[in-house]
Amino acid sequence: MTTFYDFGLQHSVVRALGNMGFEEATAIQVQTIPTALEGKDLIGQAQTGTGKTAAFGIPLVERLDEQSGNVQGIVLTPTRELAVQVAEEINKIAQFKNISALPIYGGQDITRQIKALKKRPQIIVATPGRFMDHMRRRTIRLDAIEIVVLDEADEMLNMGFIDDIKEILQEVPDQRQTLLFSATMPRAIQEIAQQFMNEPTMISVKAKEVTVPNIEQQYMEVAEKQKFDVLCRLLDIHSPELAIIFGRTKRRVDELSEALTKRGYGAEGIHGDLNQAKRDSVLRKFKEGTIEVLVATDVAARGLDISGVTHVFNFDIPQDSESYVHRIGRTGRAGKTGLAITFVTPREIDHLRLIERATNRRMERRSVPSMSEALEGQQRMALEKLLEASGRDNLTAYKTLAEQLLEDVDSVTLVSAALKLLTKEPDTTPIHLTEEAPIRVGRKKAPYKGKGGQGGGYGGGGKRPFRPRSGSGENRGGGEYRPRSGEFRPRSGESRPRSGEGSGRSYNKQR
Ligand SMILES: Nc1ncnc2c1ncn2[C@@H]1O[C@H](COP(=O)(O)OP(=O)(O)OP(=O)(O)O)[C@@H](O)[C@H]1O
Ligand SMILES: [Mg+2]
Repeated sequence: MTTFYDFGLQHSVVRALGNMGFEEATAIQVQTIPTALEGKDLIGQAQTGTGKTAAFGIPLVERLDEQSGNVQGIVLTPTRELAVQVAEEINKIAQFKNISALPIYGGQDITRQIKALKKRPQIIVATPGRFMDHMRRRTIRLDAIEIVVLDEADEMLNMGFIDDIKEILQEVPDQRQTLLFSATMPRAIQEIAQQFMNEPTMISVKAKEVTVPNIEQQYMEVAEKQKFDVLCRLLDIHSPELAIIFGRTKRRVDELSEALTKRGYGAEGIHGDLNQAKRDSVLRKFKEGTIEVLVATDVAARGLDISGVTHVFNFDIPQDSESYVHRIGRTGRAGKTGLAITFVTPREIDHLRLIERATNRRMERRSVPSMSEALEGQQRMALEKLLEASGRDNLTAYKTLAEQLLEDVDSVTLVSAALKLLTKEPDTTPIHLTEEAPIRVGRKKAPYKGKGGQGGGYGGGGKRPFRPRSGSGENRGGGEYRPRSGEFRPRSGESRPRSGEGSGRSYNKQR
């Protein structure tokens, strides 16, 4: 067991980690923190939910100079929500130091950001596009930057941020330290590593499987038309504390969240076409438990750390194994257990096998639950509620009433009636969802045309050029939608919020 004292960290940092409830360092932290503290470049790969954020957050906070108000560290993340989350975690680690991290992302008022920058945060956590905006406006000074972190680097490449990242890395001082982290490392990362990193140490936590063992993985063969009823039954049976349901497209997410609401579930959707205020409010409600179901595109697949997510449902099978790994990794984090259930239509079975092969783990086949199982699940919930209330609540005010009732009706009938009232019986309100075409192995997709029909592409604009991807060795369908590969270069001083930033752009993902 390695404690945080063993790294020789400042007392203020160890104390903060203690406050956060971190007692032992995780495997990736044990392996990367000493190297990072020496100022060396490194590539860190470890499974989802195993503490990669602190693996770079701790060295950042430890090494940066609190006496100076210059920006000394930057962290780039693929999505806005992740930027906010990472900045929060770094600020927790820095709670007893005079160091602060500021999240900066597209869709947020730039003048507000400029104001916040004037408070001189030492660390900026940003999505690449917005960081570029500030770089060009010279509202962020780069000359004191000592550490650059690329979190979810592979995803930033998938999303077409490669040119932005290259440009950022070219502009920051050569003497910096570069750290790169993700749960998955496709080959394209090597190019970045070779070009922009200084003899990086490759640290990959040895694990037979890419996924953590504490996520139970199941799949169900379900016809497209039956998916929704099956999903509702599963929600009734499992009564998840919090569940994330991944759908393939934005349209899918909209339709699904609406349909779930119609059937009485507390659900909302999140995807890249929603404005930032909406994205923020949906995520906040989910974290607070105001809604228990988050319906999402892959925009929520990466890095998000929400405690209480007990279930992940792949309503539509993910496009590739990386997406699968990250999606199901939203549960089973920090040693907790979780259940991931993937729906597969009969024609997609081969695709599921490919994912299994890539992750080196079989999903357990489960049969589709029946309506009566769903009812039983809800009855069990009602029973639990009743039992809990009888043990916890002060019932004095009800006892006289109960005694009076029991004079007329027998106790079994009464309790049965109470249970019936408490049971949310399976709802069969008719629902129509637009069908999604199955994913077929070996099929090349037509290039993305940027129409909104499939849920829209980049910020709804859809005018950006399609370029084939260049041999990354990844199975993403042979092409990639690249939003800003040079064609959009605002003059310095020009203000243009990129509404679609961080919203996902692989044409075949269309989040
Ligand atoms: N040493 C530790 N002890 C206890 N909890 C920890 C420790 N390190 C990190 N955590 C917690 O574990 C959770 C997952 O960490 P984190 O989000 O950094 O995972 P990750 O490896 O980046 O996952 P992903 O690949 O999904 O981004 C967080 O809630 C974090 O606060
Ligand atoms: Mg992470």
